[in-house]
Amino acid sequence: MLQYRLSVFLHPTSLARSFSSSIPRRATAQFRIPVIDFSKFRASTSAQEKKETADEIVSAFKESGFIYLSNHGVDPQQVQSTFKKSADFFALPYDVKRKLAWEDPRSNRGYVEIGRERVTQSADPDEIATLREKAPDFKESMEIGRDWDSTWKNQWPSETIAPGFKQNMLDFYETCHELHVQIMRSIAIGLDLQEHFFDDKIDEKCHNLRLLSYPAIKSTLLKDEGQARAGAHSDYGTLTLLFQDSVGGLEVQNPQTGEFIPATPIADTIVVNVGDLLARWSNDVLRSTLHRVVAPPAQAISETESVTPKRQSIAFFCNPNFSTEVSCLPNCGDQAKYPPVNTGDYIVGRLSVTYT
Ligand SMILES: O=C(O)CCC(=O)C(=O)O
Ligand SMILES: [Fe+2]
Repeated sequence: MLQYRLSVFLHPTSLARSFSSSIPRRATAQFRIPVIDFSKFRASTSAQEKKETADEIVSAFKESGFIYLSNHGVDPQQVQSTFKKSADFFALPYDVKRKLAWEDPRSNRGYVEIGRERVTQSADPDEIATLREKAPDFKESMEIGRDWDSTWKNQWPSETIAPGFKQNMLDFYETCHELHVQIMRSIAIGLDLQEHFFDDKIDEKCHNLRLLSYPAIKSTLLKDEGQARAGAHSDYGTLTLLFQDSVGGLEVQNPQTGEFIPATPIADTIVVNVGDLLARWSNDVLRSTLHRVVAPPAQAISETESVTPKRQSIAFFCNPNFSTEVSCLPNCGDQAKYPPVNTGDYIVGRLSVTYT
């Protein structure tokens, strides 16, 4: 992974502070994706010290719903090898990948070719179908779920075709699950709940590891109305852990102004954002924020044409246990805004309208 290093603690807009001290104050104050150092939280036995980090995380999730997490404890070599195995997988012939095709939202496992998904905020299946036809997301993905499910099986490529792929992804899945537990503990503390409040509600690893590949594309094709690498959407679960390469293109919407702000890659950090179920669990105290992937600065290939470079990212979508009932948490207002919902029903419902 070639990411450029930025020594900033706050990442307010497309321009990091260290790049420019001339950003108007108002512009930077409005919307921030802070870089939060997780090392103390992980190492400390002092409740006070843990609370300081927890408060930082919860206050960022209340404001923007997005943070960059640094010193998160995930070995950079593991991240790098996951990116490499992912790139090798997407480089396989289409005929090989096609045999591993994603088939069912209840399974949510397998290879998704370009054009099959159109992420959007709409809940109307007809509207989504129209959007998908007009402007499908320009990406392919490989979806991996927990491997021991009795009903749904992961669509692994064979060892001969993709040596080490399966073991790498299983190990990475575990690593991300453990980080999810840690961050949820910090959220519990930040919401003045007992530190282990979420533990038994998120221990069945009902997550989804998504390897993403955005192929290089002529920039003109991304300029059409509504067309993006991934359309504006929010995520469905508790938290998303997003690992991105150095290309850029992820943008996050400032809910106050509607403006999309680049979430520029910062080396060795993980972008962590709140999903819809956690927002709902917290009665909207924590914010699930719209985001999208657009073209980063293009490279010219001729006098008249330019090409948007390929991009890779890895999203780990964390969920509560599918049996967990999500209903308004303590300390999140007197009046519940939403009726209780079963996690499995909710996630499968959201997935079934976004795919073709
Ligand atoms: O590729 C990215 O940076 C973001 C992907 C994303 O938001 C998603 O798959 O939900
Ligand atoms: Fe997303």
